[in-house]
Amino acid sequence: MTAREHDPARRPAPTTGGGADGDAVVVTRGLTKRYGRVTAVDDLDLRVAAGDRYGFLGPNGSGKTTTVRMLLGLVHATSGEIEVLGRRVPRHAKDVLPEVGALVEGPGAYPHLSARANLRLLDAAGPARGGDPLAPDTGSRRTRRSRIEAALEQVGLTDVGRRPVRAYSLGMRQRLGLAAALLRGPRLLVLDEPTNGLDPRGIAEIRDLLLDLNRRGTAVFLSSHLLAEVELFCTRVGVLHRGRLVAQDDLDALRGPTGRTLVRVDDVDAATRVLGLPAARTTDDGLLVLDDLPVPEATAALVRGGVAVLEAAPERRTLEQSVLGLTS
Ligand SMILES: Nc1ncnc2c1ncn2[C@@H]1O[C@H](COP(=O)(O)OP(=O)(O)OP(=O)(O)O)[C@@H](O)[C@H]1O
Repeated sequence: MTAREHDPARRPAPTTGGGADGDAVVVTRGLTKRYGRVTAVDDLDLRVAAGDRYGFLGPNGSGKTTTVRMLLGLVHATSGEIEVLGRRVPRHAKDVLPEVGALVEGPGAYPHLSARANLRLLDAAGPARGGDPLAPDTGSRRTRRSRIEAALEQVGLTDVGRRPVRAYSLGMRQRLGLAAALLRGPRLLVLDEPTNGLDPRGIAEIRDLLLDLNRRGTAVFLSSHLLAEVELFCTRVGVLHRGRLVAQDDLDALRGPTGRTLVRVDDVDAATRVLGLPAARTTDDGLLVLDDLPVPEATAALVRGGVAVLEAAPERRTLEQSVLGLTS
């Protein structure tokens, strides 16, 4: 990544990776939303390619939810353009949205009904695949039932039986919201804080489910303020700060090298002497930190000096370091 992309005052450089706009599932150009004097989203150029697991990161109030709502045609932009699955939104939202599974802030459900009954209603109310509500392909009763069972199974809600949704934990409601998003086998999932309310095991299960869907071709746009979640799941990251996109790049590029080398040796004192360092500097887990000495040179010098090298790698920034640098 270039230094330019890290400068919050400037627009990120044209995005790399993911190919031409032809295979993009989300593109925005100059997308802006103002609420009175508040600019919630400011001149956003997003690009999400088919196959991406895109993490949309930003602190509270940075404009993530407003952006997600605009992508789904729920909020109208003040200016700028949006394309979802190659079609303009909101103009063609009716055609596009049946192929998009969405989970936005607190899934709505009828509290007195079970998960299954809620999905049945949603399934019956939703448009057919392909966006034509009159098309005869919503399926037979059996098809509908198996679609609902498959969605429940995918999110681990098969066994909740007839219990009403009001008796569910927040995590279970979140799973139900996901099941609703999965109902129609979407090409794109747009998820706003999908692991809200889930415990660590639930978070891992949802991550595995999303990875599996992504492997089978569903692009995932995941908005989150949880860096660890994004770091474990996403391939590309967009970072929002005060409504502006301050970085958009592959995860690996955002976790770029710091320029330092980390080595694990059998004898730190001997290594310090061999390299002529004034003092040993080590990480919490005992790796020796070397400034300005790349891995090949460091390894060669240590081995020449009779020090066994057990591990050697360039140090990389964590996503947290990068994002905090961009948003503070
Ligand atoms: N309907 C609205 N009316 C007025 N201001 C709004 C409205 N919705 C959002 N905002 C403002 O727009 C800005 C961005 O809000 P948004 O909810 O999109 O951020 P966010 O990144 O999703 O935050 P969080 O992580 O807390 O959900 C905030 O300053 C917010 O107060």
